[in-house]
Amino acid sequence: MATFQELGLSPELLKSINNMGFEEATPIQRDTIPTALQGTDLIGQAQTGTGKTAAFGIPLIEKMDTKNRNVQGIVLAPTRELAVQVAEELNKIGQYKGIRTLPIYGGQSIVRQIKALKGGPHIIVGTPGRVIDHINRKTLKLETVHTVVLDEADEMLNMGFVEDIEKILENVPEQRHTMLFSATMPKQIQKLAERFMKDVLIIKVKASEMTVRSIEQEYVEVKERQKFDVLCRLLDIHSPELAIVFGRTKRRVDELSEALNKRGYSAEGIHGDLPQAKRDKVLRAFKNNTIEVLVATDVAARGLDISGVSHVYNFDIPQDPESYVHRIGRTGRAGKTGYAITFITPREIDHLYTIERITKRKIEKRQVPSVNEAMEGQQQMAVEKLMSVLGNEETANYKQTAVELLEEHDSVALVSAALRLLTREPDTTPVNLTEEPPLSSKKFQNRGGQGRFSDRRKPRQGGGRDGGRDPKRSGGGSYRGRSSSSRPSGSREGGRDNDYSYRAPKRTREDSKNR
Ligand SMILES: Nc1ncnc2c1ncn2[C@@H]1O[C@H](COP(=O)(O)OP(=O)(O)OP(=O)(O)O)[C@@H](O)[C@H]1O
Ligand SMILES: [Mg+2]
Repeated sequence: MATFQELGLSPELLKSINNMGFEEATPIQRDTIPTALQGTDLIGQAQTGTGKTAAFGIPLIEKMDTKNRNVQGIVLAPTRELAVQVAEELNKIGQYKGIRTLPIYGGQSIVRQIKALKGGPHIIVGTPGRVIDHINRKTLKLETVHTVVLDEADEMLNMGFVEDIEKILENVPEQRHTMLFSATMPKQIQKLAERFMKDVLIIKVKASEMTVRSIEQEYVEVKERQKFDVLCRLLDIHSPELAIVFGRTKRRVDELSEALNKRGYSAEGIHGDLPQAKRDKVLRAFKNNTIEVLVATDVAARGLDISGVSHVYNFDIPQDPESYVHRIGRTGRAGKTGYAITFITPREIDHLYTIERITKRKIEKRQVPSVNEAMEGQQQMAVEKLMSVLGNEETANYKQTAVELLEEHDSVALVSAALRLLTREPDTTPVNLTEEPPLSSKKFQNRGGQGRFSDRRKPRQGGGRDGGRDPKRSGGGSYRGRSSSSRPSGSREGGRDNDYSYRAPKRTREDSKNR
């Protein structure tokens, strides 16, 4: 561990970092900050939740010239929510130096963004689609940018984004400082990345496993039709503080959140087809603990840092090992513990072995939980509720009644009745859930095929696409038309190459857009 003082930061930054409650630099921060301050191009790779944002954010802010009112730095992120989150963190880091960061992303009023851009932010954090939109409208000029960061770099350089990134980088002077960060960096993507950089230094925080130790990882083998009951039982057993349930498609997410509500859980879904206002509302409610379960597609898999997420449920197996790493990394962050469980249908077991091989970590098998276990879990919760009242709350007004009751009834019978009242008993309300076929590489080839890959060379028609995740283009709607006509409503989100042996996932623009 190193202190931030040892990293040679300015007093303004040390003050902000102190305010943020960071005492020591994390390994990726210790290893990258000094190098980044010298302007060396680098790829930073470290496990999820280990502080990569500040690892690029601190040197980025340190390099900003307060007096210069032009945009000097740009950070690109794959989703709108992540862009907002990164901008928030940069604003905290830059608070005392007076460095202002503006997020720009699709789904938000472009007029408002244009106005905000005129206010002279030093740094922009954007999703690629919206950044290109502003470049095309000439409302964002990047000639004065000297530092570029790609957060979730492997995702950004996937098929769905690479052309956008190329286009954005064409607008930035060649004499620039480029930094790439991610918890995963498949070899092929790394090679591609190096094309955008000069004398690149690769800084990898050494770890025997790709995922952090503090996340307990399990899987459960379960038939497709049993998945939902198993999920409910597990939720009853775990009583998570906050949980994220990942589903494969948008339809899946919609159906799952509805089904969970029917069974009495407070759940909401988030995916790329929802209006931005709804996405914001759901995420806010989740952060405020107004809802306990966030049901999400991979749109929420990367980068999001929400404290209190204690459990991750992969209701559908992720499309590749990278997605697995990022999804489960929404828990167990900043040294906290977490728990992740993956549902595997019998025909998907090989995919699990591949995930284990690539992440170099054994995933323990868990038995299918029984109704009794769920019942016990809920009873335990009831006991905890009772005990917390017993220890902390005034009960004097209830004593007289209690004495009278005890005179007439058996004490065990009385407590049992009280517990029954407090216990949420397993609910079997019928729900509607369309069955999802098992994940197989063959099927992907049949469904996708060459046609979709060849689409990616088509020139952009009008702006408005937001970071490859936004189905609502403000111009050139052909993209959407093609997408909705060629794919069923339950089409896979972010459908990568489903063959797990394939390390550098190929993805079409259309695929990434569909989360
Ligand atoms: N030096 C530090 N000391 C304490 N907490 C820190 C430190 N650096 C970062 N954090 C906190 O750790 C959490 C995770 O950080 P961050 O989101 O940057 O992780 P990440 O490595 O980018 O993860 P991911 O790969 O999921 O994007 C955040 O809440 C952040 O505020
Ligand atoms: Mg991050």
